[in-house]
Amino acid sequence: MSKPVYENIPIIDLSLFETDQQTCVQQTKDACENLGFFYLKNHGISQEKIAEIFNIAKLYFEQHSYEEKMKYALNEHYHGYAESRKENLDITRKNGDVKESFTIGEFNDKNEAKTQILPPFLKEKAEFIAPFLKECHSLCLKIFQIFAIALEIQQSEGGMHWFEERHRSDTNSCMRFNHYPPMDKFDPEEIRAGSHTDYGSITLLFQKSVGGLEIQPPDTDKWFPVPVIPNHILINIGDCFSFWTKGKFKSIMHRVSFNNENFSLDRHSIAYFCIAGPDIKLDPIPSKFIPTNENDKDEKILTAGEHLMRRASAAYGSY
Ligand SMILES: O=C(O)CCC(=O)C(=O)O
Ligand SMILES: [Fe+2]
Repeated sequence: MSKPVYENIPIIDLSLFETDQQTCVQQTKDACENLGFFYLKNHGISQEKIAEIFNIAKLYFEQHSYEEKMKYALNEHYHGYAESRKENLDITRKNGDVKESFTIGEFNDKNEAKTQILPPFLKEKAEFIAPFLKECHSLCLKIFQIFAIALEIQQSEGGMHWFEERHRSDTNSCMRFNHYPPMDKFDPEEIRAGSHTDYGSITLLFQKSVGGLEIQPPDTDKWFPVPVIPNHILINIGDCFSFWTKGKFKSIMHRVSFNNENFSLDRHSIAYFCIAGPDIKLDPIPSKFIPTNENDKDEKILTAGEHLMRRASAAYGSY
C-alpha cells in the first residue's frame, strides 16, 4: 500500500508577486518557517524548455558509455560526472546512493563553462543549457526579493536586494542532472538519495513523472512522499538560509527512496542549487525577526564556500 501524501506542502503562485505582493510574501514566509519546502506555480520558466533540458539529460546518460562518462568525472569543484554509489548523501549509511549524476557549474557570457571541461555532447548544447541556468538563477533572485521583504531587511542594509547581492556573480551555483536507474528487485536497504539537507541557499527541483522524493517535516521522525505536480517547480530552503535566519527558515531532511511501485522504474530529476559567493558569511541577517545575542560574537562564522566544501567532501569522499 502506498503511504499517504503529505498534504501540507504549500503551493505559492508567483504571479501574486505582481498582483498581490502582501499575500505572496506572507504565504512564502509561512512556508519557509513551517516546512522549508513549497511548490511554485506560474514561475515563468516554460514547460518546453524544462522538457528540453530533461531530454538533454536523458540522452547524455543513455548515449555515453561508463568509460566515456568517467573522462569527465568530478573535479575539485565537485562539478562533472559522478558514477552510481559515488555520492553518499547520508554519511551514516554504508552503501552509496543508487544514482549517477552530472553537475554543471556557471557559464561565462560566451556560453563557455567557467569551472570545468564539458563532454562534447553537453558542450554542443551549451547554447541552450547556459541560458537555462541563467533563467533558473534569475528566478532564484526573484524568490530572494520575496524573502528579504518577508524578513523586513532595512533599506539602509540593502533592503529587498540583501540576498540578491550575495548571489550576483561568481557564485558556486550549479545544475545537477540526476539519473536513478531501476533495480531488479525491491531492497529496502538500498536508497536512491540518502537523507540530507541541501548545502546552499535554495534549490529548484524539477521532478518528472516518477516520484520517490520524501521529506521529514521539522520535529518529526516520519517521512512523507512529495508528489510530482506537473508544471510546478519544487523549492526547498538550504542550510545557508537556516544559518542566516538562525533556524527560522527551515532546511529540512529529504531523501529519494525505493518503494514497491517505483523500484523497477528509471527516475530522472534536475536540481538547480543556488549557492552564495564563496566568501559570503553565514552570520545572522539584519532583521527584527532574527534576534542577536552576546554569544553570537563568540561563534565561528562559516562562509558559504566553507560550508559547501565540508558537506560535499563528506558526501563524495575524494574527487
Ligand atoms: O532527485 C530528487 O528528487 C532530489 C534530489 C536531491 O534532493 C538533491 O540532489 O539534493
Ligand atoms: Fe537535496
